[in-house]
Amino acid sequence: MREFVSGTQMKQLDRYTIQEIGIPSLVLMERAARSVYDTMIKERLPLKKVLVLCGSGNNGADGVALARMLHLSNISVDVEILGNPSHFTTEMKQQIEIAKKYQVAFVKNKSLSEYTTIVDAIFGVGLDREVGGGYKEKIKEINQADAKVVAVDIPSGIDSATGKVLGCAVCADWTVSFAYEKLGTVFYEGAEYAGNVRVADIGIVKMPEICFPISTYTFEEKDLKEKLFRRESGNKGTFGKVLLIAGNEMTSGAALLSASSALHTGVGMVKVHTRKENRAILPVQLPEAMYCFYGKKEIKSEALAESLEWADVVGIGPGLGTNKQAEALLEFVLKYSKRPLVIDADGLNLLKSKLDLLEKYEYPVIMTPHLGEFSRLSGLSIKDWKQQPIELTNELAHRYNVTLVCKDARTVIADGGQNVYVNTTGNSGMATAGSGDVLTGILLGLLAQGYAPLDAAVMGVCVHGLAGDEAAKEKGKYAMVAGDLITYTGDVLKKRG
Ligand SMILES: NC(=O)C1=CN([C@@H]2O[C@H](COP(=O)(O)OP(=O)(O)OC[C@H]3O[C@@H](n4cnc5c(N)ncnc54)[C@H](OP(=O)(O)O)[C@@H]3O)[C@@H](O)[C@H]2O)[C@@H](O)CC1
Ligand SMILES: [K+]
Repeated sequence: MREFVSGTQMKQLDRYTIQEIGIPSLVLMERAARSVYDTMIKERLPLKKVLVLCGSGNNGADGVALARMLHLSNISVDVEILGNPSHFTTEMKQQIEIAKKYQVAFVKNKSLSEYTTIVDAIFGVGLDREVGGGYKEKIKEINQADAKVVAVDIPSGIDSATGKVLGCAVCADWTVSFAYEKLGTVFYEGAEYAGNVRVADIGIVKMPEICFPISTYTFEEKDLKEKLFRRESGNKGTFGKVLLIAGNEMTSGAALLSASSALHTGVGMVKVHTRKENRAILPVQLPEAMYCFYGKKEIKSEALAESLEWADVVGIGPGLGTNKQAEALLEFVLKYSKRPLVIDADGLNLLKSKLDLLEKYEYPVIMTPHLGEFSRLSGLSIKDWKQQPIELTNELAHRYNVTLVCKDARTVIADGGQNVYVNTTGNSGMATAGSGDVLTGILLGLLAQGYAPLDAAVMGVCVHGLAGDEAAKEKGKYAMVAGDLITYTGDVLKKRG
């Protein structure tokens, strides 16, 4: 599992390492500069003529130290300082003094066309406002130049906590991040601006976790390999029974995708409660599932109660609609189910008037809102979420005592505890109808096989993304559809299981 930090957290770690542990700031800086140098050599960047652009803070000081290293390796390098000298940090002043003694060349406003590689050491985690004026002009020039671009710690202009572009930002080919990858290059737009990201160990200590109220991780392919477990001796009862309440008269597709996806995730049995109108189509399309059909004005409470008792986990929402009947189904489930529950799509849209029942529900709940649904549930705007994705997801999860899978290009998963997860698998081809229904099925499948709710959520989102990546490889991001995600879910589990 990789851990990410915000700029504020990184500054705390820097301060702790320097002040409490006693590693001098210049020692950390030397290692930081060396790691950028190593990347430039290892990745064979064109080093015929290098320009290092520096701001007035310690990111700029890293840049000056790097320029000295390049110069001492006989690489032709110029340094341009953009920052105001009256704002130079102590380290910046020291680095300039050292570099001058080694006769490193300092230049002003030279055309960028003569450089083969440009190093962006303008702003690091100290960026605290919109970029404007001369900085903005210079960043635009960098982005138009033909040279390769290497960003020191984080591309200048990217908010280190959210990935937002603050006015304008450097578009890098490589970013060398110190100690931890910053959340700003995990979330979009920063993830696109960072290019290839390398994380370098520069000797920052891992502070005891209690110092951060929230720690942020990503769950990756190798973690999946460690976590996935399937008993060879099991029978269909061992691998769990899923009850899915889904599909309205015109939306059998959503029910089909969720049910099929649960079966392809390795669950033992799936039963679908759905409208009578789907009787002609669903059993033909998915004979492996069992079915219970209800008419227009009924919810078949007796059969539903029996199914709730039979199941190990319950899912409600995909294609369910938001009419009175759907509302009655949700109410019945929240009142009488005694099983872990996944609520998705229309289930979430109906939840606003059932929050009292949700609060009383004594069993684990996973909710999978996209940002619009998150906004309706929380009363916050999508813009609010984008400003504080980690904190707000965790807060809502805590408020309702649920595991929340907040779906976006970078899905955030939280259960109100100390660890929050940001998913880094998947791609834009997954922004297609039915993709969420498939995720619901995967989550139900994993929950039914006995994984704890937060584990099932982080594993499920990771599997869903990996299936999307395989689908994109085989079919392409334009052509792939939700059904492909189901096919490739099987492949993903086969390879990593
Ligand atoms: N020893 C250490 O701590 C280590 C730190 N390390 C490195 O230091 C970096 C952090 O350094 P930092 O804290 O000095 O902040 P940094 O990113 O250089 O920016 C601050 C400067 O930018 C300016 N500024 C900000 N926003 C602006 C805007 N919109 N428009 C214009 N100006 C703006 C701000 O100006 P001011 O507010 O003073 O006007 C100030 O001058 C970190 O990312 C890593 O690379 C590593 O070497 C490891 C050891
Ligand atoms: K930078």
